[in-house]
Amino acid sequence: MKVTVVGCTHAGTFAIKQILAEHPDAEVTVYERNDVISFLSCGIALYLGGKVADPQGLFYSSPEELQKLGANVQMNHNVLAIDPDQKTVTVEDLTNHAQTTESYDKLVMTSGSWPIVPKIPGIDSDRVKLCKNWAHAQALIEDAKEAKRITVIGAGYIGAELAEAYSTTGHDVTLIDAMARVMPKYFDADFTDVIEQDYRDHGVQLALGETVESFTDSATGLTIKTDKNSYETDLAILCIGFRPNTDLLKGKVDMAPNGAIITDDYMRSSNPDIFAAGDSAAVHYNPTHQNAYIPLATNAVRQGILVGKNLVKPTVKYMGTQSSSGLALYDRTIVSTGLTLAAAKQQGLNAEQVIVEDNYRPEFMPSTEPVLMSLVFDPDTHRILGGALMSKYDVSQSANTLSVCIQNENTIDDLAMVDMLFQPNFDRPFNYLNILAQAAQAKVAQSVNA
Ligand SMILES: Cc1cc2nc3c(=O)[nH]c(=O)nc-3n(C[C@H](O)[C@H](O)[C@H](O)COP(=O)(O)OP(=O)(O)OC[C@H]3O[C@@H](n4cnc5c(N)ncnc54)[C@H](O)[C@@H]3O)c2cc1C
Ligand SMILES: NC(=O)C1=CN([C@@H]2O[C@H](COP(=O)(O)OP(=O)(O)OC[C@H]3O[C@@H](n4cnc5c(N)ncnc54)[C@H](O)[C@@H]3O)[C@@H](O)[C@H]2O)C=CC1
Repeated sequence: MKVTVVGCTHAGTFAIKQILAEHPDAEVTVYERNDVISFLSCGIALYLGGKVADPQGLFYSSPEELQKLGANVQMNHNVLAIDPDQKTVTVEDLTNHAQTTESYDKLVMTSGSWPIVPKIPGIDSDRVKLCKNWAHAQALIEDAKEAKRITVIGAGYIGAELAEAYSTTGHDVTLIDAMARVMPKYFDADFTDVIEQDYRDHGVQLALGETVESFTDSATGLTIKTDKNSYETDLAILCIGFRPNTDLLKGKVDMAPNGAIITDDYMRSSNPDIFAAGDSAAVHYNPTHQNAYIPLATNAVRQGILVGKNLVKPTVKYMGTQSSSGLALYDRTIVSTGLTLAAAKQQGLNAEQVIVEDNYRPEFMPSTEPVLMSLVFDPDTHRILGGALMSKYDVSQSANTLSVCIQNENTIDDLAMVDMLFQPNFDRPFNYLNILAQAAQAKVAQSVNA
């Protein structure tokens, strides 16, 4: 069986390892246009912020490792075309521009995503950068040495982390977003109000509710014009979301409107010999029971493994995702899973929310910290739809607990009473997640009695 893999970051690396573990006789060839594999982009902001001593630690595999496992690893090879009828790929060796066409029995599309680059005048300026891969990270490290003023465009997860990192390395940072709040997709205003104040306290200039209209190079830097203001900067970094890198299969397999490949529960596209995983694919989003585009490494590694398990026959189903995610900004842990209230309403779901702040452990302890928590739930079925937590205490694993609740379709009543450990070092007789769900129960009871 000849297996061709297109792209080798997270989904590709995990797919190849699993394919070779399950099918040691498979002839696996992987084409990767870059010269590295398995780069953890999630470490870029930490690297730029000076928190990663050795950037080689940001790689967890190598072409040599995959080769030793039995893969034919073709680095610096760009797949130019895929012919699903002939079952061939046409590939260019980027070192000498030689082109070849090779056949496959199964194709694994792990070609990932690329940052969205809108057609804005001046966007081709050398001073406008992207932040996606190892080459970008290296360029940004060098550019930041020359730049004093850095403007981050997009206050989503990447922008939020970059703005924080550069505000701690002596740069003057401006953070622009078209929406009125930072990280509007992920957190409610109760959370983002606090985060925005943290940015201001660290000298970050927030330009929210502003849309970039042009970039103009000047002798002294770059002028960014928005619909409301103008900003002088040395470097601009564009991070306004990803789009799937799937043009090679356009019109050849079913895709979502943004180009994400639709797969079944076994990672098969509408063509049974073509599999997709990671940022090139749509995910099953459990809170809505719909397909969605949620480009996260968490999804990429799980889907990659499933390609290996299901390559020959459907064996293990994809569990779907809650889009659980989080970040650390300044001294706060900020995590979320599932839907925000606004997102639930946008999806037409019947949803309510409670927001509770409580200390994570008793006040008689030498120290404690408040935890800001939100829980989104269906007031009729009581099903949990989403939640978020923010604290100077490490609450990251509580988002994972909520994620399991959503995965298992648990209700606020389950979470209110589920067994959780108690010891004053860690929490109260009821854990703060129990208390959050009890507040949700109280809100439902109040509206029934009203
Ligand atoms: C700055 C940053 C921080 C992030 N932080 C997190 C985080 O904390 N947690 C999290 O879960 N996710 C995070 N993500 C998202 C995560 O990195 C992606 O979801 C993940 O990289 C997806 O992996 P993938 O293998 O599907 O796709 P990609 O990483 O996009 O890799 C696709 C690969 O395919 C190759 N390729 C594409 N087309 C071709 C072709 N035609 N021929 C040959 N090769 C090709 C590309 O060169 C690339 O190596 C972050 C992303 C960024 C940029
Ligand atoms: N900790 C984590 O889990 C991390 C995850 N990621 C993932 O990587 C992916 C890409 O991240 P981001 O690029 O930050 O995308 P994002 O989708 O998280 O945020 C994009 C932001 O750009 C804004 N925006 C969109 N168009 C704009 C425009 N024209 N002008 C100004 N602002 C505009 C949006 O309002 C949004 O706030 C995300 O899906 C995210 O999940 C990235 C970093 C960290």
